[in-house]
Amino acid sequence: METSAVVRARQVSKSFGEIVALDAVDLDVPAGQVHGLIGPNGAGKTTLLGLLLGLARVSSGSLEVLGADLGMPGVPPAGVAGFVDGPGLYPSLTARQNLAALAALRGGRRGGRRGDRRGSGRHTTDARVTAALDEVGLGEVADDRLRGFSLGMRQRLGLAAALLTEPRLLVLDEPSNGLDPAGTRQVHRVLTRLADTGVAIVMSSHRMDELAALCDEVTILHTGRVVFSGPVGKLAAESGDLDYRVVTSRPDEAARIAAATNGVRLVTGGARSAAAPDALTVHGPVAAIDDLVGSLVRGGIAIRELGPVVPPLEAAFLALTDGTEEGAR
Ligand SMILES: Nc1ncnc2c1ncn2[C@@H]1O[C@H](COP(=O)(O)OP(=O)(O)OP(=O)(O)O)[C@@H](O)[C@H]1O
Repeated sequence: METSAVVRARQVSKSFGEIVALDAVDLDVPAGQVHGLIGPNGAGKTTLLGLLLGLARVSSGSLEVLGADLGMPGVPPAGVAGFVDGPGLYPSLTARQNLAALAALRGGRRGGRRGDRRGSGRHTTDARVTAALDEVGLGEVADDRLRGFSLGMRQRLGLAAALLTEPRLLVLDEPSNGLDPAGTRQVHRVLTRLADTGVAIVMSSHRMDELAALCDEVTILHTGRVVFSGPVGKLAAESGDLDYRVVTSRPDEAARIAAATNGVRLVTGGARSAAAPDALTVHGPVAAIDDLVGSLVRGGIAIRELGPVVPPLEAAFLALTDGTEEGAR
């Protein structure tokens, strides 16, 4: 797998009049990496993806994609494909016709890895379109008009359109938006395969489970600034002390032991809800929770369930972004 830098952003800022959408953002994405962008609404994710796609120009700082400074806005840099705000498609055409039209439009300026080695005849284009539709799971509806497509089907068609260009950098704004679980798995398979062949992928998502499953690294943006960038595992470590839900065979005794355990705070205060009479919520560092588990077991209390109330990745995200999805509005 290649390891060269595909994206290198240094102190990139982007303003729209008075609004600072991106503020001194650094970003490094090597070949073969899936890089997730997360952040509350308005954090600057789409703006950054748009810069990578060449839709706008940076206000200051430097942005290199595939070793070249981005040139004129409006033209996707060679080797880059993707979309923001949903793919641009023609509703009156079928899925196959949409891709064929895009392939014809792109014609000679295919910027991908093997573009110049491909044939340009009708037969080759048809075969590539069919392969792209099959890969995203739209083979069976290839000849249906887009008008009847769901949001998830359109998203998948947008991905197929990007695949046609054989990009070295794929830029996707919430690619799983509107997808059912099977569709999500299919898109994840496609993205994983591409990354395995050295394609760099930068994608935004609001879904922590998706980022954990798919991304090597994530960058968290908050009001245009990077508040975290690094491996997903390192992000989970930023979550600090968590609330844990503990279900035991003897809740009253468990509550008493929890209250007496060093470093553990009983969040429910022993007053358990009628909906979950056996559940307690406790708060503390992992080591203190380990001590609590030891004490419960020694006390002959069965632990039937133990887990964080909010998953660590989500807790880290909330901690880094003021704890609220509304933080950047
Ligand atoms: N073309 C534009 N003109 C003016 N302001 C803009 C423009 N594009 C984005 N902004 C502003 O820049 C900021 C960042 O917006 P952006 O769409 O990049 O956020 P986001 O993280 O993608 O949000 P969301 O999760 O809601 O998609 C917001 O304050 C937004 O209002």
